[in-house]
Amino acid sequence: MTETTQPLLRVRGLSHRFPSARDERYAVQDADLDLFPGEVVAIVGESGSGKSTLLNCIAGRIAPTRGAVHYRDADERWLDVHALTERQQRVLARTEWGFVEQNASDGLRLDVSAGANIGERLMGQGERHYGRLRASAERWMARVELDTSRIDDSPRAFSGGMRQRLQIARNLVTRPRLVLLDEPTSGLDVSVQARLLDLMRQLTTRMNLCALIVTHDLGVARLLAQRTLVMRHGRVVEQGLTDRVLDDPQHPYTQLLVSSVVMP
Ligand SMILES: Nc1ncnc2c1ncn2[C@@H]1O[C@H](COP(=O)(O)OP(=O)(O)OP(=O)(O)O)[C@@H](O)[C@H]1O
Repeated sequence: MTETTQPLLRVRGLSHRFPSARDERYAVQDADLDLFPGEVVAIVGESGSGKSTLLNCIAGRIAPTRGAVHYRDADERWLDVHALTERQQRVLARTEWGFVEQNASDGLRLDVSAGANIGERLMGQGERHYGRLRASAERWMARVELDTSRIDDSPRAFSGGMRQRLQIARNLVTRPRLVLLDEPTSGLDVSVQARLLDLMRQLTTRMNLCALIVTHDLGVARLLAQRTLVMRHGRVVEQGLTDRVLDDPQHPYTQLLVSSVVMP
C-alpha cells in the first residue's frame, strides 16, 4: 500500500457494553471504520444510538469490551490505542490528536486566559518562547474570528459560541493529524451554529484536516463530511459518501432520519 492509500485510523469489531447496563445491550456493537488522511467523516444517529461511546472508545477514553483501534502515527508506526499506557495515550492526545468537546468548558481551562489556553498546547510540544507563543495565540484567535484584544481575558467571560471557537483554536494550533469532535455545534443558538459551521468548513478544507465528527444534525454532516456513518442501537446500519447517504438512503432507518428533517 502507498502512503496516500493507507488509513490514519483503523477500527475493527469495536464493541462496548457498559458494566452498569441493566440489560445485555451493547452501546456499540461491531463497529468497523477506516479514516483516511484529509478526510472528514460524520457519525450520525439519534440520541442514545452509541455515537459518543464509539468516539470515546476511539479516543482511548473508554476501553472497549471487544475490538481494536489502531492509529498510524507521524513516524508511520501502527499503534494499538488501547494497548498504550495512560501516559502514552496522553502524549498522543496532546500532540497528534485533538478532541473538541460538546461543552467547550470541558475542553478549556477556565482559570487561565484565552491566550494561555491556546499557548498551552504549543508548550506541550516544547515551545517556550513567550513572544512566539503570544503571536501564535493572537493569530489563532483571529483565525477563529475572536477579538484579539481579549487575549488576556478568561474564557469565563466569553459567550458559549466564543468558547467553542477558542476550544477549536486550542485544538488546531498544533496542527493535529486527527481531530475528534463530539457534537461541536449543539447547545448553541442557531445563528451562532451557522457561523461556527462555516468557520469549521473553512478550517477543515484549508488545513486538509482528518476529522471524525459526531452529530445528531444531518445538516452538519452534509456541510462538513465527505463520508457519513449512520448508527442505530449501537450498530452502524449504513455508511457511504455523505451525498449518497443523505440523497439516496438505502437503510429504512436512514430513510426515516432523512425524511424527518428539512435539509439545507
Ligand atoms: N456511562 C454510561 N453508563 C451506562 N450506560 C451508558 C453510559 N453512557 C452511555 N450509556 C448508554 O449507552 C448507549 C449509547 O449512548 P451514547 O451516549 O453513546 O449515545 P449517543 O448516540 O452519543 O447519544 P447522545 O447524542 O444523546 O449523547 C445509551 O443507551 C446510553 O444510555
